[in-house]
Amino acid sequence: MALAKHSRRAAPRSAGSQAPRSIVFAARNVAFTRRHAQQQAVVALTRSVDEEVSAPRQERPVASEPARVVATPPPSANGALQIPVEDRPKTLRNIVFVSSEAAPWSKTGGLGDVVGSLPIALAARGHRVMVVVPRYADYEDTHDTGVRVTLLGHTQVSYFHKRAKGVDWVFVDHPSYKRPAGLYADEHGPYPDNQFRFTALCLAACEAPLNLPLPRGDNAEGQKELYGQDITFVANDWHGSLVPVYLAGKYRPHGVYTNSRSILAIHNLRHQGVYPPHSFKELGLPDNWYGAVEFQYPPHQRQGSYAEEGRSVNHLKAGITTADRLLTVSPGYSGEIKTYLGGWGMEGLLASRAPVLSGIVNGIDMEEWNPASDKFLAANYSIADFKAGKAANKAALQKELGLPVNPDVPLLAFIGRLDFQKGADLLLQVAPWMMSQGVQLVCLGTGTPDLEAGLRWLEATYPQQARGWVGFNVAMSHKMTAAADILLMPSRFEPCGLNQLYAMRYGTVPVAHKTGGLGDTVIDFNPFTQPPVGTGWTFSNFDAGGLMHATGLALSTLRKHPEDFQGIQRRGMERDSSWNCAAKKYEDIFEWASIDPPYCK
Ligand SMILES: Nc1ncnc2c1ncn2[C@@H]1O[C@H](COP(=O)(O)OP(=O)(O)O[C@H]2O[C@H](CO)[C@@H](O)[C@H](O)[C@H]2O)[C@@H](O)[C@H]1O
Repeated sequence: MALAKHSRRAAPRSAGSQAPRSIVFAARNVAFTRRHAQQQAVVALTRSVDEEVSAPRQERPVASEPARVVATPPPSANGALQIPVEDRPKTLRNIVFVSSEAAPWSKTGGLGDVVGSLPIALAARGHRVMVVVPRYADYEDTHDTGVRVTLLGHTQVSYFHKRAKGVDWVFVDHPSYKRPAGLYADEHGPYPDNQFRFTALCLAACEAPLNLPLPRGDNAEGQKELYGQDITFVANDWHGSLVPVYLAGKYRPHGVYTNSRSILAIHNLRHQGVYPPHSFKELGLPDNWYGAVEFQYPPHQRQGSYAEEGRSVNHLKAGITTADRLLTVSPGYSGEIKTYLGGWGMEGLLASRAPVLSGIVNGIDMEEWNPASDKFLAANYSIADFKAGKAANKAALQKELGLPVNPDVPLLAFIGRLDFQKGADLLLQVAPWMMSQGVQLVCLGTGTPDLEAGLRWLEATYPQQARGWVGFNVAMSHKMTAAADILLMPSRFEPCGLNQLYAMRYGTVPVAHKTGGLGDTVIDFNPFTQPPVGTGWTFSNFDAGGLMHATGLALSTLRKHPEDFQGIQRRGMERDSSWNCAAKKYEDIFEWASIDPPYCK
């Protein structure tokens, strides 16, 4: 593993002993079945890692061989994907996703992409799937279900609904969700009521299957049915982390949801939802559940006004200690978060739950990210004609951004949040060297003021070679992905990463730090095998030398061995990144969760 040692926010240490007694009993009772599940998990993890590594070896990217076209199931008239009945799972489930984002309605990053597409893939496989997200705006085509529920004894929420692509999209309405600025913060920082907003989301999600009659199938006039109590919840990140706690502490003691299971999907461990200990009384949990949500920071990490003893209410920690199974978005990241360097203080807890911790690489929306039909591109193309198609997009982007239009200049791109995680600071450090190599560099992102200023500096200093677009622009991200020869992803850590998957689908070669999902998905080019293998280049040392070395290899291959470079592009385009592939692995996790009794009874 190659993780850069990072400076930490206050980061907690193990608090396993604080788990409620019921957890300990449950843990003993299920020891056998969990061992069984662990064996399954090991097999599955080995399989998924092997698949990642061996895929390019099985392919034969010889120029004369016809290209393998990744089969995306054609959508039906209503936009839902169709999976043949014989390929569907034997056990069909009622699945409820709980998330703070779902594209296209709300998205600040990859979480929105994932929750906007994985449920569709699961619905296509026959499951009944609901996604519960906040109603941040008056979304078109959604209707008020008329259902009102009172939470915490004082807060009324209502539910809006839209059926699309086989999924029930449910928007929780409360005045606190609609804000003129961002989803989570404005220019003054995170909203002070974020804890309340996402606590209410979790409670509303627990109430939805019990109170919200929804039509089965696409006929809005058809018979309406509740989802009921036999639910597999997929809680995403800290915003959904209280779902497993409520199931165990609030519902099961009253005989509700006794047969439900919860999966906590961790997309980014860095954000944990940390609040003062006195906020516990606002969560509506019985007093004896305080231990499940408290996290006590070690002395050297205590900071802030409520941290004299290092005590805090930590939502993600609460989910980690109570969910039936834990999931991260790549096998590599599932290993890293059990270590000091990648655990952000949760490593002890996560290691203690290693038997139920798995990693599944994200898929991508193969419709939205399809160079053959992408509406943002100057020219559509496929694997059969990618050379000409990419050249046309490159010329169009160079023209649009006011760069010299030259097909022979390597075009490098960076797309992502400008923050500590994505390594834009390393990119800026190496930028002068890159410029000396005679390349063009285009960057797109928003984030911290210093890094945004860095992009402006880059453009001002190298007006003939560099562009730094400060902003969030989906169209531009598609254009850059299609136009670039090389996509740079110098992330310090990366739970999965989607941009490298988009890049490969568009015949753009990733150069990435070998961390988390980047290490799992970008296979290093090796010209010495017959036939050559690899879909890009990675570097293990997170420093300027590492990035320069990998970029240098990519540039010299592009310039001196164009046929090898095209082989790399072709292998990337052939990679099956469809959600159907990942959805099957999610079904395994659901199955293992259902074999074991609830972790917290
Ligand atoms: N300025 C901009 N303009 C337009 N589009 C922009 C943009 N900046 C970012 N994006 C888009 O936002 C998405 C970001 O995807 P990432 O995988 O990098 O996610 P992120 O780090 O937010 O999420 C976390 O969750 C995801 C999903 O699990 C993990 O892949 C990831 O590793 C983890 O950190 C991509 O679709 C990207 O194109």
